[in-house]
Amino acid sequence: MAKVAKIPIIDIAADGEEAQLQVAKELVEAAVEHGFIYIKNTGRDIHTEAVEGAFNLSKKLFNAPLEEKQACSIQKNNRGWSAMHYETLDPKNQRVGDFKEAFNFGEFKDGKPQQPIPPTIEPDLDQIRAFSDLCYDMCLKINTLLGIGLEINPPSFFTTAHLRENGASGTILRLLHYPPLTSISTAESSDVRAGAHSDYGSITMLFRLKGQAGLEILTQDNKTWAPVPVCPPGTENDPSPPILVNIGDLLSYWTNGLLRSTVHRVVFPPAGTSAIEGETGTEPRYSIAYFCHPVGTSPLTAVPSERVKAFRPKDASSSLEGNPHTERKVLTADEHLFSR
Ligand SMILES: O=C(O)CCC(=O)C(=O)O
Ligand SMILES: [Fe+2]
Repeated sequence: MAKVAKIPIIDIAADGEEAQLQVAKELVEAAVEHGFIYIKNTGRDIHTEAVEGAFNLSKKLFNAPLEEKQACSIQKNNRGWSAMHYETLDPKNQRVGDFKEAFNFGEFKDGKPQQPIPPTIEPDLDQIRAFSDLCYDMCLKINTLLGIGLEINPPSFFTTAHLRENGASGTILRLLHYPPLTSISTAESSDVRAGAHSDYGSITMLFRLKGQAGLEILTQDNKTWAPVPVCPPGTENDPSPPILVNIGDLLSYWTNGLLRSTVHRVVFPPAGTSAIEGETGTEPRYSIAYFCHPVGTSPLTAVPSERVKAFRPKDASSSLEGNPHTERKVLTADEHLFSR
C-alpha cells in the first residue's frame, strides 16, 4: 500500500510578531522541502460556512442543464466551463483526457464577472465573489508570510505584486467535479481524473471534502506517488479540513527554484482497498482550487533575499543552473504564464 505524503501542517492564525515569525519560518521550510503545506482551517480565515456554501454551489452548477454550461465553454482567457475529457494534463501518459469537468471564474471587476455565467447560478454571484475575496485575502497573507520567512526586504515584496488595485491577473477560482469510478465502465489503469502536472501560478489553495480520496504527489526521493489525505492526523476535529497550499511554477521560477513546485495528479483510488482510512473513490468527487497569480504586468525581478540569492539548484541539468538572477531577462508574470 502506498505511503501517504509527508506534508507539514501549519496554523497561520498566530497573533503577535514573534509567533508570526515562527510561522513564517515553518511555512518557508515546508515550501522549500515539500512544495505542499496543510494550512490548518480553524475557521478564522475562511469559515466553515463559506467553504460548505462554495461546495453546494459547485454541485448546483455542475447539475445545471448541459446547454447552460456549454454556452459558457472555456475561452482563450482560461475562463468558463471545460467538459469531461476536455483537458489532458499529462498527454504523454494518458489514453483519454482527464475524467473531470471544471468551471473557471476569472477576476470580477466592479463586483461583476467578466465572462458568461450559467443562469442557474446567476443568483449566487455575490457568494462566489465573497468566497474568492476570502481566498484572495488568504493568498496575500501567505505571500506576506513567505516574504517574512525568506527575510525579503521589504517583506511585502510578493504581496505588492499580487495587489488587485495594481492591475488584472491570471488568478482563477476553479470548481472541479470528478465522476465516481462506478459510473465509468471503460476506465483503464492509465485513466486518471487529472493527469500529472504542476500548477502555473504563484500559489494554489485547494479545498477538498472529507472522505474523498484521489490526490497524489510525486515524492522527490524515490519518485513514487504518495496519496495526500484530506484530514491528516491532528486535524480530524477541526471545523473544516485543512486548506492545502502548494507552490506553483511561477513562484518557483521567481525564487530560482528555492521554493518547490511539486508534480501532482488525481487518480481513481483502487477499488476495494483504501490507502487512507475513511477515504474512498465511490462517490463523485468535488474540489475547489484557487490559483493565485501576480498582477500580469509585475516584473519578476530578482527577489531581494539573501537566501534566494545564495541558492543553487541541485539539479545540474536545470536551466536555472548557476544563479541566473544577474543574467536572465526579467519576465513579467503574464509573459511567464503565456510561455506555458
Ligand atoms: O482536485 C484536486 O484535488 C487537485 C486539482 C488540481 O491539481 C488542479 O486543478 O490543478
Ligand atoms: Fe494542480
